[in-house]
Amino acid sequence: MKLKKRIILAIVTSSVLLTVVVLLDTGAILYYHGNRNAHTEGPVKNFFRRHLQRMSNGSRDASLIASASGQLSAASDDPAPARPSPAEGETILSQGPTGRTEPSATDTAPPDPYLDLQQIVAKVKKRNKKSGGRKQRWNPTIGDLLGRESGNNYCVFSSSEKTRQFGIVFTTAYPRTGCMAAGTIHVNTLLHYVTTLPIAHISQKEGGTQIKLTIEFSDGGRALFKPMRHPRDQQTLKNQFYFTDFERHNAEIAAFHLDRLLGFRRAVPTVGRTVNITKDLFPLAKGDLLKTFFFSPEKNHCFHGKCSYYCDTAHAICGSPDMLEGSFAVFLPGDAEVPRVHWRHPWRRSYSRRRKAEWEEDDEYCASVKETPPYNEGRRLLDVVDMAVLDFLMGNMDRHHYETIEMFGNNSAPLHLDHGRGFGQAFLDEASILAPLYQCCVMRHSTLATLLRFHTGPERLSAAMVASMARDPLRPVLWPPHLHALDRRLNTVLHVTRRCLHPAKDPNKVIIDDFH
Ligand SMILES: Nc1ncnc2c1ncn2[C@@H]1O[C@H](COP(=O)(O)OP(=O)(O)OP(=O)(O)O)[C@@H](O)[C@H]1O
Ligand SMILES: [Mn+2]
Repeated sequence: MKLKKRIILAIVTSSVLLTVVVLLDTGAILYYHGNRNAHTEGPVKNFFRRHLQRMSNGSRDASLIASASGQLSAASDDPAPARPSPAEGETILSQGPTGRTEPSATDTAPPDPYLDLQQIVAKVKKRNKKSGGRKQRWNPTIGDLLGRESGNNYCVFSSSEKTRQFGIVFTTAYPRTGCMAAGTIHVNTLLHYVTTLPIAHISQKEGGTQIKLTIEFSDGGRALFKPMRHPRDQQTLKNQFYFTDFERHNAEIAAFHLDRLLGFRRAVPTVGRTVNITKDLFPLAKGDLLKTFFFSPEKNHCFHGKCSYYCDTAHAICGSPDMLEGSFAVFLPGDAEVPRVHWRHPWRRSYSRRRKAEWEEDDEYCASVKETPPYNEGRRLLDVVDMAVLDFLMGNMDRHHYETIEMFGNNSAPLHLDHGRGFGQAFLDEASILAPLYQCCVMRHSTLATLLRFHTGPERLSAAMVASMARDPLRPVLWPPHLHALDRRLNTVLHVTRRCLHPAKDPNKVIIDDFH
C-alpha cells in the first residue's frame, strides 16, 4: 500500500514537472522570437526592445511562419506550384499568364487601427483644406533645368538615346501621374523595353562591391544588371554581416515596387528579365570579364567577373544550364550630363566587425544631425526618415551612402539606390534600421497617411505589393514570408510613430506637413 502510494505520488509529481518544463520551454521560444527582433543595446534600444516585445505576438508569428513554410512551393521557381487552400486564411490575389500563382498576402484584419494617428492625419488634411489646399511647388524636370524640351515619349529615366533621361523631377525621381500625360504608363512602357530589347553590349560596372553588368541595348539605352545568386527563399546566412551579405536581384525589383507604393518614387525603375548566358552574354563579353566564363561540373554556363566580394570560381553566377534571372534597373543619366552628389548617410553602420557607429551609442545623436546642414532645414531629414521606413520594411541595413541630383540643389529628394541587400530576413525585424525615426521623432505627413492606408486597408501593403509585382516577368518576385513581414513591420513603424507622438506637446512637430 505504501509502495503504491509512493508510485502514484511519483507519477503525479513527474507529470506536473513535465508540464512545467513544457510551458517554460514554450515561453522561452516565444520570448526568443520577440527578443530576436531587437539586436541592439543601450537605453533607446531598450525602449525599442520593450515596445517590440509588447507588440510581438508570438503565436501569430508562429502561425505565419507555419503557413509561410507551407507555401514554399508557391514562392520558389516551381512553374506550377500548389495553390494554398483558402482555409489557411490566405487570399490568392492574381494568377500570372503562365498559370503561375502569385504568392498570397496577409488576409487578417490589422490588430490596431491606430485611430489616434488617423485623427492627426485628418486634422492636418482639414487644416490644409481651410488654408486653400496644398501649395503648388516648382517641380522642374532635368530637361527644364537644362533648357531642353521633354518630348512626349520620354519623361522618366530612359532606356534609349532617342528617349533621353531629362525627366527626373525635382522632388521625386519620377512623377506620380503624367510626366506630360501618364507617368506610370511611361514607367511601364520603359520597363517593357528593358525586358524585350536585344542586348548589344555588356561590360562590368565599376563601383560597388559585388558583380554588376552595364547592359547596352540595341537602341543605345542602358540598364544596370544584377544577377540572381540564390533562390528566393534563401535567407541571409547566419554568419554574414550586412556588409558581406549576398545581393539579391529580386530585392532590387521588389524595392522599386515598394518605393513606388509608398509614394516616394525615388527608386530607379527596375524589372526582372531572364537572359541566356551562352547567347546573350558570353558572345558580348570582353577582356577580363570574358576570361571568367566557364562550365561547371553540372555543365551549367557560369561566370564570376572581377570585384571585391564573391568574384571567384567558388561564388560564380551560374545559369540553369544557360538561363539566368537578373534585375534590370534603368540607367541613370551619365555623370557628365547630370552629375550627382554622394552623401554619407548620417545613420551609416560601422562596416566593421567590432566597432559600433556613433548613433548606436548616443541617444542624443539626432540633436547633432539636426544642427548640421543639409539636415538643419528643408526636407532632407524627413527624406532620411522616409528612407529608414523603406529600409526597415524590407530589412535593408546597407544604406551607407545616398545620392542627390546636383542641379536640383539640396532641397531635393535623394535617389533610392542599391536595395540588393533587402528582403534577406523574413522572420527577423531589425529595429535599429528605424533609428532616424525613433531618435528624431519626425515623420512626413504624407508618409504617415500612406502607411495608415496600407495598414487599415482595404488593400494591405502585402496585397498591394503582390498586385504591383504581378506583371514582372520574374513573378512571383518575393518569397511569401517577406510579404507577411511587410505587414508586420508596417505595424511596428506605426507603433513607433505613436510612441513619438505620445510625449510630444505639439503633434505638428512630429508629423510634419512639408508639402512633399
Ligand atoms: N540605375 C543606375 N544607373 C546608373 N548608375 C547606377 C544605378 N544604380 C546605381 N548606380 C551607381 O552604381 C554604384 C554601385 O551600385 P550599387 O550601390 O547598387 O552596387 P553595390 O555593389 O551594391 O555597391 P556597394 O557594395 O557599395 O553597396 C552606385 O553607387 C551608383 O552610383
Ligand atoms: Mn550594395
